[in-house]
Amino acid sequence: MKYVLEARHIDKHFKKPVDFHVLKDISFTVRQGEFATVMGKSGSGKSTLLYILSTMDTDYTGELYLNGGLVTGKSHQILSRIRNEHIGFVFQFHYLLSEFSVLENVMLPGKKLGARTEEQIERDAREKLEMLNIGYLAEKRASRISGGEKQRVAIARALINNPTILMGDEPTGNLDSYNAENVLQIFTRLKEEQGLSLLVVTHDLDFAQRTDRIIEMEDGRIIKS
Ligand SMILES: Nc1ncnc2c1ncn2[C@@H]1O[C@H](COP(=O)(O)OP(=O)(O)OP(=O)(O)O)[C@@H](O)[C@H]1O
Repeated sequence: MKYVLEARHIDKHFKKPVDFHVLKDISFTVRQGEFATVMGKSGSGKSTLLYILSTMDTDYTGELYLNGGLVTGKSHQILSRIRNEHIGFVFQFHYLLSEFSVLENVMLPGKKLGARTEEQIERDAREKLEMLNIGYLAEKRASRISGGEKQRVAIARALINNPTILMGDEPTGNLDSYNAENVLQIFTRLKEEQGLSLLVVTHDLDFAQRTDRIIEMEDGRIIKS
């Protein structure tokens, strides 16, 4: 069985202003092609966990494996490369650079990876936009498109380096029901057609119920998965 992500006994304390045990012995796996959601009350530790799983926070105990390789303890430089190569990230807010075109926004993480020529990255970026039915937006300025379109552009940007796992922190939290449905359908298609793995934090039960699996958190623990 190939695990794209494996968390083993992840534990974390926030030490200031007082000691707070935010994550307690978190262990779970995500298989290739699996679409999993993380749910739980506000403050249960979902974002803190996702921050660790996406390798951005290194202040924890336990082990994290991505694509079978141990990630815990690696240098910031190596983690940055692992993130660029393996993880796509979609947030509640799109974080597009408003003065840049849609195409330039999607190309940026490709340039950071440095594995393809600029022409290849542009071709790939246009292909991702086409795949999400927004090829016609390529030359538009990111500030001039709608909220739903921005989130689809953010998804295209997250896919530009062909990640093995797409992580989302409330990716539909800022969208109306039409655009939220659209994002869910895109994620489902990416899983079915490309075998992409997805791990998405959401408050939306309807959304979560239409994925493969709900990982439920309470008070820093996984209580159901
Ligand atoms: N830097 C920090 N220092 C101390 N406590 C923190 C810090 N960041 C978060 N916390 C606390 O850790 C707990 C978990 O926060 P986290 O953001 O992971 O929860 P969440 O489940 O994602 O919540 P929400 O659904 O509201 O986004 C909360 O009680 C929060 O107040």
